[in-house]
Amino acid sequence: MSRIIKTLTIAGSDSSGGAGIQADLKTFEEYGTYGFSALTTIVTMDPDNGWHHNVYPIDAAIVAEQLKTVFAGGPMDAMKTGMLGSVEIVRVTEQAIKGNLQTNVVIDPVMVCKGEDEVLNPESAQAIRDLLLPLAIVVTPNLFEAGVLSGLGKISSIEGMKEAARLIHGLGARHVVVKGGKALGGEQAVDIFFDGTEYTILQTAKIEPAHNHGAGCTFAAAITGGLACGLSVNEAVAKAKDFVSAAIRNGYTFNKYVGPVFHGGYRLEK
Ligand SMILES: Nc1ncnc2c1ncn2[C@@H]1O[C@H](COP(=O)(O)OP(=O)(O)O)[C@@H](O)[C@H]1O
Ligand SMILES: Cc1ncc(COP(=O)(O)O)c(C=O)c1O
Repeated sequence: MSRIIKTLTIAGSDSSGGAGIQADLKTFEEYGTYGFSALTTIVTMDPDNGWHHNVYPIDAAIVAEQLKTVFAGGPMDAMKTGMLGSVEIVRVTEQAIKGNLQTNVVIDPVMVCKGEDEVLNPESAQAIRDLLLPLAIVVTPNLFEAGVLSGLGKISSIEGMKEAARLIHGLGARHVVVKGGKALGGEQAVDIFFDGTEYTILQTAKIEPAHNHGAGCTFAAAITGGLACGLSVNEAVAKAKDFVSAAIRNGYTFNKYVGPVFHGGYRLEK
């Protein structure tokens, strides 16, 4: 057997299976890599209360213990972060990345769940900006997160996305993908990729119905899988866009509140 390719997610649990650590591990598997995980939060969604999300962060010391286990065999080929849940967990994540000389770090700066419109925890958003962006080979904010990280607030145009990407690059991330997704009006699902010099527009026709619960996590996990397999950043991002589009096309209606992606969609379409 050829060498095992190791990927890691530091993220929350979405018991409904579409997003979070579940999305990441399924995506890592689709890329033929061996997934590791450190759980940061547990998220539940309440069908008796309009699918309201409750977020339960895990003690940061337990996250640190999980990371000690994870890195006991050396660094990963690539890793990502998702929902981190508290400033202490952001710090533990920063220390694990630095202490283990981990490269190929993809930061998905999760601040909101789809359908919920408040920043989960403003202090952790600031900690992600200050402590994790400087370690990122790629950061993947959605429109809302790009507004918070860049300080621009509400973004509603391609020009605004480009400006945010430039500002976020200035915070230390080596490459930035600002995801327009369904939050940007129009017929196309447009993302802006910025490498510090050039902007590349990644776009596909918007898929309807938009079974996109977990799309952001899946996209970042696919970039991570691509990097772990030796793709360049440009190649990994382009393939991830195809991967997530296929995942949305093959998504399904779980209940009246949510339609998750299917992480195996890319394989089905091949
Ligand atoms: N309805 C859709 N059709 C096609 N692509 C979509 C759709 N919704 C989201 N995407 C794409 O899925 C990826 C994740 O974006 P988004 O859903 O905005 O992220 P997040 O889950 O972090 O809010 C992006 O590449 C985005 O353009
Ligand atoms: C644990 C967890 N991480 C991340 C997310 C964000 O999901 P998405 O990829 O749809 O933005 C969610 C949303 O429910 C979640 O529960």
